[in-house]
Amino acid sequence: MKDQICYDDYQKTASWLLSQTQHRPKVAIICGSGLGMLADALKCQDSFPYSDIPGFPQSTVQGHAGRLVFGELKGKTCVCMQGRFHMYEGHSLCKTTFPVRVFKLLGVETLIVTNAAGSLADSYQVGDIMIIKDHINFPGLAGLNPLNGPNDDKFGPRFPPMSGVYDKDLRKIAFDLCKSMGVSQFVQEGVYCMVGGPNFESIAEARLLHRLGVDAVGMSTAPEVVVATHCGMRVFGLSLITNKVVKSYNDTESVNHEAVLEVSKLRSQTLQMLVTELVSRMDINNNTT
Ligand SMILES: O=P(O)(O)O[C@H]1O[C@H](CO)[C@@H](O)[C@H]1O
Ligand code: HPA
Repeated sequence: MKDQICYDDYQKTASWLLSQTQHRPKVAIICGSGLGMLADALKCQDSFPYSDIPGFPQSTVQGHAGRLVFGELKGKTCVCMQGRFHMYEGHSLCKTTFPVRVFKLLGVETLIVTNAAGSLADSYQVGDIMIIKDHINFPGLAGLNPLNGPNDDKFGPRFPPMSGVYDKDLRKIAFDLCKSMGVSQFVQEGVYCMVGGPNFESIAEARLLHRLGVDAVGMSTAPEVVVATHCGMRVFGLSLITNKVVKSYNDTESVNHEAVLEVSKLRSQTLQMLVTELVSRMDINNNTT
């Protein structure tokens, strides 16, 4: 896939998908590492391996199946990415966010992002679910932004605001749902920070992030949210805390991807229920043709 992607490229992929499925999703869900089971709750599925979808990049990371699944969650039509693309895989940022603009052209209005993340906040525990309140896009601050290059006005403005992008109403609904599900004791709300990866943080880097007020760190999500916000989508995000980031030189533990995937499994059912109930409460005009 070439690096410069133009409107026609997104349109071609969207048209192909529309010709292959009757589903017309209003909600898109991006599954984080080990969280692909979120798609299992979809009814009346049509699914497409990324390798079959014209123009789609390919997943290369363990725990990211590489499949696009259309279906219904409690009668609401959704499309779910079982596997996302990361900058460290060697994709350009406009490739990692390619699906988001395709979703826009499919008619998606709300993007739900999920990820596995390490915690910096002292009060967080492994297995906590963090409702994302805001993000720090470290690569973005350093000039690595998926919106770099000529702006396409068909998608959005040259200088999009990024304040208040994680929808307040959806966050409130999610909190209330967690209470009624009896899981609020392990639900947090906080700031996610994207770093480039693929290495996990050094202790000095972890301490820096902690001092900056970061609650959870990962290697994804922010570029997808930037592109979704640019094209006017509503955004909701969840981080599953899969590990505590090592911040002390006395700490002998270290993190690895297998441990991240293990913890993802632990909370998979709760996350699936939360996302399903959240979607069912969304104010969506469902056109099914
Ligand atoms: O952000 P997701 O895709 O959930 O994956 C997270 O898990 C991987 C590290 O274990 C990294 O890719 C990190 O970003
Ligand atoms: O500790 C982490 N750091 C960065 N990315 C991650 N993804 C899961 N855990 C982590």
